[in-house]
Amino acid sequence: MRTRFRGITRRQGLLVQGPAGWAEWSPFLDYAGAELVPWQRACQEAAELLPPPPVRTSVPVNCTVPALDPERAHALVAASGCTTAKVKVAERGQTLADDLARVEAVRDALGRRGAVRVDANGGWDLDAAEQAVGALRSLDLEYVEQPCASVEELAALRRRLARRGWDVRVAADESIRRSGDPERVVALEAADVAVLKVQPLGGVRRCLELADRLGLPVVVSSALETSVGLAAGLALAAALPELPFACGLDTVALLDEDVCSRPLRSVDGAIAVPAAPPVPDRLEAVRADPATTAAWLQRWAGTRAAAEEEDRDG
Ligand SMILES: O=C(O)CCC(=O)C1=CC=C[C@@H](O)[C@@H]1C(=O)O
Ligand SMILES: [Mg+2]
Repeated sequence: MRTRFRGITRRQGLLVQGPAGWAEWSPFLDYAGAELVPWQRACQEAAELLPPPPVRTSVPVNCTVPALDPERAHALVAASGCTTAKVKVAERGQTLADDLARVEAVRDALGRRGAVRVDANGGWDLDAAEQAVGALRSLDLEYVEQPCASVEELAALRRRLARRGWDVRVAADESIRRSGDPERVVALEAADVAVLKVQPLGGVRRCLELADRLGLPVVVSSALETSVGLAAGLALAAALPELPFACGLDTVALLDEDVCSRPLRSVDGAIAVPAAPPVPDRLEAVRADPATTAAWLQRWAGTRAAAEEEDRDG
């Protein structure tokens, strides 16, 4: 990683070649057991099946701003070419004043017409979230992503914001990809926007079905993949019937290296949907050491066994 993000400084993953092309399996190292199964199903789908038909040829994207100091955040956004920025907030060890300074810098870099969203990764409790939205809303937020950890808290926050007459949308990310029951977000009226990530949700087709069931506006976001994995996110964004917001797919920018010599990066705030799955022509440059490779192959085999067990049990 160029900058520490999600506590990660080094991104690892496994690439698989199948009849439809190359596919990526890159669950974060803090995922284990049954939680790895959808990531593997997504990888197998991409290796075996070509993406569903696209309805657009390019996907508008946001730039992603880690919990940087204001100067670096400003420079990153100014250099990105994007008119939407997603800013990490509620980082452990930082204060609301740090968040405010960073979001102010981002707003300054984008100008009044740009869109700014923030992502707290569930880092606030209900009162802290209300206080933060109160402080940040004058900077005109497009939405606040996963302000609190639980679906109940998201729902309660939405009610509080409505009572105050604060017009800030709530987006659900972890409540959809890690809760095991994405539809509770709709049942409890906990979000205005659904963030969908292809790997943790089991593949492009499963995400299309989920988007249909949820009936909320969808933002497709990456799981910090290489260009190979990112192609699946782009395929989902390209196939959704409606795409009202920019997607969080310009994340190859966060990586120091990619497996492809022609990375899937944005130009003027959008990424062109590739006509064919990307081919990793830089594998030798980024190959892991033998011990890391062996650990990943073992992880893959263990997950296969867990998936087969799931299939047997229906
Ligand atoms: O949405 C984006 O702009 C980029 C992707 C992104 O922020 C994330 C990717 C993977 C893990 C997460 O911690 C993080 C997120 O919470 O959305
Ligand atoms: Mg998020």
